[in-house]
Amino acid sequence: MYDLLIRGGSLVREDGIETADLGIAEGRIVDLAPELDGPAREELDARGLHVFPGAVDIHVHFNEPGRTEWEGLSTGSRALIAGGGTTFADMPLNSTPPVLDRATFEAKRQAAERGSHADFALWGGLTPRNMDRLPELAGAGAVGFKAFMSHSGLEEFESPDDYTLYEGMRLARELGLIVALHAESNSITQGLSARIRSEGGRSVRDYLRSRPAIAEVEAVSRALLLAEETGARLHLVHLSTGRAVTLAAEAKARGVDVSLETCPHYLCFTGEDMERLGAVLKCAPPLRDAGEVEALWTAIREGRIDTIGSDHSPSTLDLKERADFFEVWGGIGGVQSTLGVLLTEGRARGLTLPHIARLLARTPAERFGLTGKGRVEPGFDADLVLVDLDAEWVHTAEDLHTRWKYSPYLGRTFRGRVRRTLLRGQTVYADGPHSGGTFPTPPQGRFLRPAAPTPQEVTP
Ligand SMILES: NC(=O)N[C@H]1NC(=O)NC1=O
Ligand SMILES: [Zn+2]
Repeated sequence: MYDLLIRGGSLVREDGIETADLGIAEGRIVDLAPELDGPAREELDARGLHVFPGAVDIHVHFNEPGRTEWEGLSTGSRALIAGGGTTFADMPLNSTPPVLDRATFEAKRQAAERGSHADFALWGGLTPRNMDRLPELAGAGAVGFKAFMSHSGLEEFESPDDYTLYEGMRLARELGLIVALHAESNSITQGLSARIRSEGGRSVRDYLRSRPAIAEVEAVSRALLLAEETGARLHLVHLSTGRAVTLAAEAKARGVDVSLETCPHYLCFTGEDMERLGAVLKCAPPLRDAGEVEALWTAIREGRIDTIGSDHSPSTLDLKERADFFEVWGGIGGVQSTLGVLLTEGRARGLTLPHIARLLARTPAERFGLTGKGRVEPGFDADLVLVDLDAEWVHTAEDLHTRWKYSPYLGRTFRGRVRRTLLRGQTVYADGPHSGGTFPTPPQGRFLRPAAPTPQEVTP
């Protein structure tokens, strides 16, 4: 007896699209065949819809506890599942206190167990202050350690210098956990900012000038050297330039254990858009030019970029409404739009559906040891997204489930609409005029502890 039988969906599998039934029991996919007999407690007609694995967004800032007014685990996870995600990994900042030891980790875990509508993993921080706490963070179940090579924007989350990063990577390697790096040079970005500000620079263009591509390229190359030397597993978050991608891909080809992430905003917008739209698009690294956007799409198409995370990092409106662009909070609200961007812009550039599923679900799940996540296959959790690929729609503020109803994607036309999201076989989101009311109470999200890397993944 199945708990649920999903009939006739076009399943997005590794080797292509296959129309078949899915039998689900105890939260898992147990059978997959052209026609299943049942019986089942419930049936769902998915004919005409594509069935994707729920997206695994390895890079979000939901900011709870401490800055829940910026986003929050409940609102953030609702937006995630409405956009086709079922798992996220929350960054150790901008929640406050930041996650730097076991106590702060447990506090966030408890908050997420109460409030999250999606399954979740949690990052710990790597800063000069908590090097002695990395083992206890690993013991608590951290998915990895996040560090900023440039200023994080928050005083309480300090950047490691090269020595600290070197020691931190050695320790992370011993603990078997990935180090995720925001790779921009502190020295270059701070130096340029100071000079530009002393000359009176306050505009978007001035901000863009303060964080040139070389700041990313230099930091990425230093991070790769340190990872190569220490044998640490490295994840480069939000890469924004073709040159940084090339350096990282070359390092990977010679055996450095590195994964590459970019974000939808680097694929959709340019510095000129930032000048036009302002605060809603402020981010670091900043947006680049159209040539970089195309270089990133080419790198995705050719398989050099592994994952796409949203880097969802909104704030309250007052922090977005500053005359001095350097003082505007840097962070984009985009957690609900990642699948939409890939289905629209990605497909327009020739990405296949299995490739999109790999970028958003399978690869992040495998890379971060989130066993049972990321694939539409027997044995995997029934974390599924039913999508009407032909539906064309214009994104409005009413669609947003985030705490603040702003997003750079408002007014944009998307092709492909999420009709339903299932988490471990349970419908947690259904599209419709009153979709705000369909989220289950209590929230169903569960904590995920990363599995140890498989032996072949461990660098000798
Ligand atoms: N602290 C924080 O969320 N920073 C993020 N925002 C952004 O635009 N880039 C980041 O790294
Ligand atoms: Zn981030």
